[in-house]
Amino acid sequence: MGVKFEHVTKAYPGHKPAVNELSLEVQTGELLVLIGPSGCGKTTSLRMINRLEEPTSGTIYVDGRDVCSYDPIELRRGIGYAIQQTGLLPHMTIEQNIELVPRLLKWDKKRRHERTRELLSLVDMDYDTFASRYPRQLSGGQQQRIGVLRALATDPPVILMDEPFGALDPISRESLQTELKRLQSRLRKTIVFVTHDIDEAMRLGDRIAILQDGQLHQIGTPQELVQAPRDEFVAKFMGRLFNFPKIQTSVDLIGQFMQEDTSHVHQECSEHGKIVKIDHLPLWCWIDRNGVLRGVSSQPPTGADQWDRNDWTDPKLAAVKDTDASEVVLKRLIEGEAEALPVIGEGEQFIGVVTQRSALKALSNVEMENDE
Ligand SMILES: Nc1ncnc2c1ncn2[C@@H]1O[C@H](COP(=O)(O)OP(=O)(O)OP(=O)(O)O)[C@@H](O)[C@H]1O
Repeated sequence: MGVKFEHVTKAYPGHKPAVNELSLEVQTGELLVLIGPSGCGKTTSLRMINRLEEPTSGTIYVDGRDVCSYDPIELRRGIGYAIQQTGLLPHMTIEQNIELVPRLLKWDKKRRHERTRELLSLVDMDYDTFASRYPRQLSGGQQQRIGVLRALATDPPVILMDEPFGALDPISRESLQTELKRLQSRLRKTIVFVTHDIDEAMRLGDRIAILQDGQLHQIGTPQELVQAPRDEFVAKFMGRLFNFPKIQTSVDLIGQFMQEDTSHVHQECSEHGKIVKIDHLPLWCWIDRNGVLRGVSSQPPTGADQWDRNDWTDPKLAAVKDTDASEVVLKRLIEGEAEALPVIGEGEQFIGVVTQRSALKALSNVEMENDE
């Protein structure tokens, strides 16, 4: 169930086109982020998919079929829609809000109830605690979760999300992004996600489409956009990484983007030490009783003997040293060797991790030599 735009234009009378000859394809099971400056046509593009807006010309296909050939109400029932304002109805309980579309589809009570329970458990919200509350009795982050669950309620194959986490503080925002990523790795929906925030785009997008003045400026995976921005406009969006190889970074940059203490213990043993899982990342580190990093893995260690050396990558290959030149570390991260690398200090002691995200963030704050 993919989505395809073919030469789509939306022009409001008396204005220059909000969307101009847009052609792009969202693959089935892909999360595509639309990003670009305010007014570039992101929301309008999204709202044309479920016919909240009609194109002036061109065609949009959902599952290979022109959206204009669907009855709009029927079309919208098959497409989840989550927005920043959540759209939760204040006089309805959380359960009633989640059940809105299932009710319209005339699901019986038992099926609706089971689905609501299942959905709440997906985001670790206890049914008995939350189902009977009203939206105002939830935090902003919890309300956003319900907004997303409502979009998932009838298990639609396509979901549209318009800055669903836009109003949240950075911490709730990050935890919802992590949750969405986790859900998406299981559910593999076709998602079109609008955001202003490049960090969010990098984190969530399988691909990112950058719009400017209603037109598609560049589309690609986060890595492609970082490595080969079409021009400075794209480079700016990607954290000012234009001409990346020529960047002269300060020697202690690694100190700026290394994260410490973001792990929790996965397993401990008096003889071998401990295995820690780095939070929010597919990264497990084996640290011995003296604090020395012994092994690195991108899979959760399982099996009878988790301390078997063969199951681990040697830190010489899969870690960086705190004395390594920061350009080298950045290059390894940005070229996609790994989403994160452990950092070892003197005596091969584990001291933290560097991540793609933290590297990009640090870089976007660095004054570049060739910036004039
Ligand atoms: N109903 C309307 N009548 C006239 N112009 C409109 C209408 N709706 C949107 N526009 C214009 O179309 C352009 C694109 O708007 P749109 O909301 O799609 O942009 P956006 O990229 O989502 O912006 P933002 O990031 O600020 O939400 C803007 O210039 C906007 O002013």
